[in-house]
Amino acid sequence: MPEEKPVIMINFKTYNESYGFRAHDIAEAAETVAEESGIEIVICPGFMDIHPMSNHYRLPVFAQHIDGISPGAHTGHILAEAVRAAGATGTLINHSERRLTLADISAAVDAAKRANLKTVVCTNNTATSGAAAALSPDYVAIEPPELIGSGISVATADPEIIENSVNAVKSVNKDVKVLAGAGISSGSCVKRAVELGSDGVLLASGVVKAEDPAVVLRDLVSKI
Ligand SMILES: O=C[C@H](O)COP(=O)(O)O
Repeated sequence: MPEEKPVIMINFKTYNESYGFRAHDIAEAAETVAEESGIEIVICPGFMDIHPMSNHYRLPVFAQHIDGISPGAHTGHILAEAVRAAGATGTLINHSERRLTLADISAAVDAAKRANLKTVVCTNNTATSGAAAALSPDYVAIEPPELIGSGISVATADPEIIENSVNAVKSVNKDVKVLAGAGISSGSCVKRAVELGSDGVLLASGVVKAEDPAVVLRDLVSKI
């Protein structure tokens, strides 16, 4: 087990079950389970829900993306400072469903740091995990794209990618934490991911599409 308790990050993505009133249901369940368990649960709602989520819940709220821009004339872009002002304290960058070039990832990490946002750079393989670590984000989140949303856990289907990414990241910068994601849906998946060296998990469908998110969240923290 890592020195600090593992973190659980819930990416709401753009599922029909993830915005408006349903976003409140998920956040309320996450807040209850975080307070019961003492485990940090981070929520990553859609942009429109960052402000209400931040106002209503005592949970860290991260954006799903920011652009590597400075304040100014950039129509249609997501500004790190605006995300911070809406109440977010961190952001995902380079999710497999929102891929960026290395130059864009670097600019987004810089923009996030400038705005005092924590950074989670998502990666799709061990080599990109090492490259991402060189940018010194707070977290690298390794997620094999073929397992995302599959219900098949990376922790059991591809444990090597977690171990190899942890080694790649730590050999570049030992202060960067590693999250594992794709198909995570149970406490056993979380336990296994942590045994493989990760500092927590990033998941979406297992919670967002659950009939009762609280049931899944309680299971997720049950073996930590
Ligand atoms: O950001 C979350 C990941 O893409 C994992 O998604 P999933 O838990 O639905 O497999």
